Amino acid sequence: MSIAMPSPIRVRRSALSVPAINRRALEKVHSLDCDAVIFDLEDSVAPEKKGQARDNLRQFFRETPLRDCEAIIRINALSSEFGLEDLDLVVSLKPDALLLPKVSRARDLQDAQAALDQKGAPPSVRLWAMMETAEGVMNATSIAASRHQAADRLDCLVLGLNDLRKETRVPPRPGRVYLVPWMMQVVLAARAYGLDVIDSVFNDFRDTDTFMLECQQGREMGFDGKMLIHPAQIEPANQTFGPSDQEIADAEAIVSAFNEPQAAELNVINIEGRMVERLHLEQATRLLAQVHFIQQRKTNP
Ligand SMILES: CC(C)(COP(=O)(O)OP(=O)(O)OC[C@H]1O[C@@H](n2cnc3c(N)ncnc32)[C@H](O)[C@@H]1OP(=O)(O)O)[C@@H](O)C(=O)NCCC(=O)NCCSC(=O)C[C@H](O)C(=O)O
Ligand SMILES: [Mg+2]
Repeated sequence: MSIAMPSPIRVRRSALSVPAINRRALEKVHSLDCDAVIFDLEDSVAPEKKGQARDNLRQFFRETPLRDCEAIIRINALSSEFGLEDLDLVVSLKPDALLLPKVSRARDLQDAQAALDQKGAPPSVRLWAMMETAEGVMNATSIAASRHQAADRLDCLVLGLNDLRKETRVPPRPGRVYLVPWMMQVVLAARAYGLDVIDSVFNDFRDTDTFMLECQQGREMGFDGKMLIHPAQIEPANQTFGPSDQEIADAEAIVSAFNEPQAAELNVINIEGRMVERLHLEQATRLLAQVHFIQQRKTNP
C-alpha cells in the first residue's frame, strides 16, 4: 500500500533577508541557493531611502523575478507612515508573501489581510508574521489561530530575537538559554494551527561555528529553518535544516516496510526492534517529498 504525498510541500530551511536598498545584494540573489528571499523594506532601510528601496524592488520584480525560491516582502508596520505605500507595492508585485513586522495581536494580521483583500491581492499572496514583541509572544496562540479566522492567508511565523531582546532586556547568551521558553511557545502555537515557523537571525555572520550550533539548536526545537542575513549562512542552514542521509534512509525503510503486502492491514510494525506506526509513515512520506522538492530544484537551476 502507498499513501499520497502530503501537499503542498514547502521547504523553508533558509530565508535570506536582503535590504531592498542594496542593489548589489539584490543582484546577487539569483546565484544563491536559499529557499526564500525576504526583501526588506523595514529596519535595514533608512526612513529617507524607503522610496528608493521600493523602486529597486519594482525593477527587480519586472526584470529578474525569482524562480524556484519564495519571494517575501517585509513591509513597515501598517500604522507607520510607510506602511500603506509598502502594501500597495506588495499588491502590485504579488510576491509569495508579505511579512508583517512586530505582530503583537491577531488584530494586526486581520487588518493586513483585510487591506490585501480590499486592494485585490490574489490569494497566492500569503501572510508571514514576525514574532518579535513581548506582547506578540504572549499572544502567540491567538495570532497563530487567526489562520482559521479572519487571516486565512497566514502561512508562517518568523522569530525576531533582536527586537525581542531589546524589549525584554534579555542579553545574548550562549544557547539562548533564557529565551528558549518563549521560542518554544511560538513553535507550539505555530504547529497547533498548521503553520511553518522560522528561527531568528544570527548576527555574527563570520562566526560559522556558533552559527552551526544555533542552527542545530533551532532544528531540535522544531523550527523549519532560519532567517539569514548573509550568503555565507545559506549552506550551513540548508545542511542543518535539511534531511540527513540517515533520516532519508530511515524514511525509505519505513515506506518500503509499509508497502509490503503483509503490512497492508497493520497499523503498527516492527522494523529492526523499533515500533513503527502509520504516523511515522506520514512523517517519512513528508520527509521524502521534501527531498524530492529539493532535488528537483537542484536539477532546474
Ligand atoms: C551585515 C551586512 C551589512 C554585511 O554586508 P557586507 O559588509 O557587504 O558583507 P560582506 O563583505 O561579507 O559581503 C560579501 C558579499 O555578499 C553580499 N551580501 C552580503 N549580505 C548579503 C545579503 N543579505 N544578500 C545578498 N548579498 C549579500 C555583499 O554584497 C558582498 O557582495 P560582493 O561585493 O559582490 O562580494 C549585510 O550582510 C546585510 O546587509 N545583511 C542583511 C541585513 C538585513 O537584511 N537586516 C534585516 C534583517 S535582520 C532582522 O530582521 C532582525 C529581526 O527583525 C529581529 O528583530 O531579530
Ligand atoms: Mg525586528
